[in-house]
Parts: sequence; structure tokens; C-alpha cells
Amino acid sequence: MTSPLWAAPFRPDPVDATVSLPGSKSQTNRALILSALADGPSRLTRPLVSRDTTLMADALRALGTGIDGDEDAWTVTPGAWGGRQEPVRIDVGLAGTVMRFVPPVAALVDGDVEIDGDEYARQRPMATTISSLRALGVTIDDAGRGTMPFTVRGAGHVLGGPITIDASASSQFLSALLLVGARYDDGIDVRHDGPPVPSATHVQMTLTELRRRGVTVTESADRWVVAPGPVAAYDTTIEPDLSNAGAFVAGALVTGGRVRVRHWPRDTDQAGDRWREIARAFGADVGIDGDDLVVSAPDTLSGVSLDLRDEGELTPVVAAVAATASGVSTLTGIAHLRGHETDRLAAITAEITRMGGEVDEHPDGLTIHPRPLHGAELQTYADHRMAHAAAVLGLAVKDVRVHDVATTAKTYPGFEQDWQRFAS
Ligand SMILES: O=C(O)C1=C[C@@H](OP(=O)(O)O)[C@@H](O)[C@H](O)C1
Ligand SMILES: C=C(OP(=O)(O)O)C(=O)O
Repeated sequence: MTSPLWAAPFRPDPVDATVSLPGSKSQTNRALILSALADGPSRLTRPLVSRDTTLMADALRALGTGIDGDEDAWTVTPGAWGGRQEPVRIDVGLAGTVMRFVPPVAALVDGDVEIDGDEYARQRPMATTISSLRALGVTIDDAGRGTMPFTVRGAGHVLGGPITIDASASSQFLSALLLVGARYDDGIDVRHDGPPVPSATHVQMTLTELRRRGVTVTESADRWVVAPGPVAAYDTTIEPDLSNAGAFVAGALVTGGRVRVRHWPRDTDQAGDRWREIARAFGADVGIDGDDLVVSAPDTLSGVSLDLRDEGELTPVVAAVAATASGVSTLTGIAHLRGHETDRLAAITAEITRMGGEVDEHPDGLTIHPRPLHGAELQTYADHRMAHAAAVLGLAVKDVRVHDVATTAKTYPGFEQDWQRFAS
């Protein structure tokens, strides 16, 4: 079900706001997976409670994990992996982390686990998940589709060992195997063969989270080795989601304003930390004040030239800012965004064009030209980040109405209310 048309708040003068963000999706879902595989209970403080993380928690519960608590903290109690289990069906929604991270874990139960998701999820790339599990000896029934729905017929354990995959369509194929690898009999030794793996920051986050839990993982060019062994229980506090913070930084940029983002972590693997460099590239003044990030926009935004391969998820909001800049912007390294929640390169091009903007769509990027923009009804394609981009454009340009802003609940329930407050 989609939400009614939303009149995005317009702000003709500079915003000056302070915001606090909900927790990181990528950290929460990694912490859930690793806690479910651990040798004892773990506590997650300030987890993100959103559609993607609820789907992950429900998936792990279906596989025997105990997850209890409230919005402030969850306790994750691992089940006994390897036991016989009745057939279950897992709903992955449109969550890449759930659809790619859960099947290699489902292979550890002795029983059938059906994996399916939203209608559009069936179009997201999944062939590498299916072929890599098959190469590791796991039986998968996908009726020859190479996409969802499919059934993992787990045997209670996975041999693991050496495997070669092509993770160029999504880093999540690689992270998925690394996250579970310690619990495979021989660990996992993954080689990547293909065009570059995107989202290096997310792969780094996977390695950091494994090491925090005592897992031995080594990396060299295009090869990652996880030793078999226990995953230590680990209590963790989830950082604020910096990719979602990007919408607010962008809101300050497009209005010539200022934003203070509370509790910006000093040392983080989050892709959104790149916003510090991105805001500077647009001409902003960016500083750390105590625990906070403070971004002050220039009077006129410069065009930017950015390779976003390692932080592709930032692209829709970066593109929205670029559409309001005074110069041409080029965003490159992002062919893999065509397999995200929607084909984001096509979606960004269509929506900015709808407002009178001009975008050249390339196989692996976008060129965005400075053009006067006008109000329009913007589509969001069940994509939370297209909704954030639409909100940013609506702040800068009068009369923007947005279809299905509620899709932001994928990673940020309450976005609409927080944005309204930010804009007023
Ligand atoms: O591992 C993760 O948490 C993610 C990895 C990235 O996926 P891709 O490599 O498919 O872009 C990113 O875009 C996604 O939002 C989250
Ligand atoms: C690509 C994204 O999500 P997912 O985890 O569904 O791949 C995203 O959040 O931008």
C-alpha cells in the first residue's frame, strides 16, 4: 500500500537546524546476523527499528534466533544451528541486506527455507547468491529463475572453503559469505573475478564487525579468507545512520543554510561519512564541533565531479543537490545502482527531468546540468532514497508533491515528521 501524495515543505530562506538520526541500517543488520551466529547472547543498543531491520529480525527468528527488547535495545540469543526444522518462508521485502545475507545463514539449518520478497525484489540481482551457495554444495530450488522466490534446502551444515564469485553487481554477495563464513566447516575463501566490487566501505564494515567478534579474516587483492571458528557474543551500540543524515546535509546545502547533525561518529565505516567530503565539494564549510557535524552552505553551490562507486547509496540525494547547483556535475562508478531498489540512474534522470532539469544518463553514471527547476509530482519507485531526493528538491523548489513518501520507512520511520520539523 502506498501513502497519499505529500506536499513537500518548501523553504525559500536558509534552514538552520539541529538533527539527530535513527540508527544505521547496515550496522543493525550486520549486528543481528553476527549475534544470531554467536556463541552467546549479545545486546544491541539503539538499533534501527525500520522495515529492513524488522524483516531481518523476523527472518532470524524464523531460523530459531531469539530477539527481544524494545526500541532502545535488543537482546539476541542464538538458537542451536544445524537442527532439524519445519519448512519456513522468509519475507525479505525489498531489503538487499536481508535477501543477500540470510540465504547463506539459512543453509545452516536442516530443512527447507523459502525466500521471497516484494514484487520488485524479484527483479533485483540474486544469481550470485544462488550460484555461490550451489558451488558450496547447498541445494537451492529456484525453478531455473536465478531470482526469488527460491528455496534453500539446508542440510544442517555447509562445507565452505574456496569459491570464486563475481560481486560486481553488489558488494552484498561478498559480505554475505564473509558474515557467515566462520560458521562453515572449512570457513570461506572467496575470490572475486569480474569488474570492481562496489561499496568498498560496506565491505570494510563487514570486516570490522567480524574482527570485533574475534573472527579471523584476512584480505588481499580480490581475495578474502575467513577462518572457521566461533563468533564471539558482542554488545554494541549502533551509530546514527549517516547515509540518511545526508538528506539533512543536502537540505542545508540547497537552501544556503546550516545544519548540525548530532553524534557524528569520529571513526566509522559508514558510507555516509563521505558526506563531509561531498558537502565540501559543493562549496560548503564542514566542521566537527564536539560530538557533532556542522555544515554551512555557500551562497551558490558549485558543480561536482564525484566517483561514487564506494558509496553508491548516496547518489539519489547527491544528484538532487547537483540539480540545484550552478555548474555541471558528473557522478560516476555507479552502474550497479541499476540493481538497487529501482534502476536509480533511470529514476533520477526521469524525476529531475520532470522538474525541467537536464540529466544525461550514462551506462555507469550521470551528468547533471544546471537548469531552472519547477514544481512537479515526483515518483519514488518504492525507493526510500528517491523519496529523500524528492524532499530535498521540494525544499529548494516550490510546489513539489511526492508520491509514497512513506516508503522512507524502509530505513527511517518518522522521516516525514522529522523533515517537516527540519524545514520549519
Ligand atoms: O552491505 C550493506 O549494508 C549495503 C551495501 C551496499 O549495497 P551494494 O553494494 O549493492 O550497492 C549499499 O548500497 C546498501 O545500501 C547497503
Ligand atoms: C541500496 C540500498 O539498499 P539495500 O540494502 O536494499 O540494497 C540503499 O539503502 O540505498
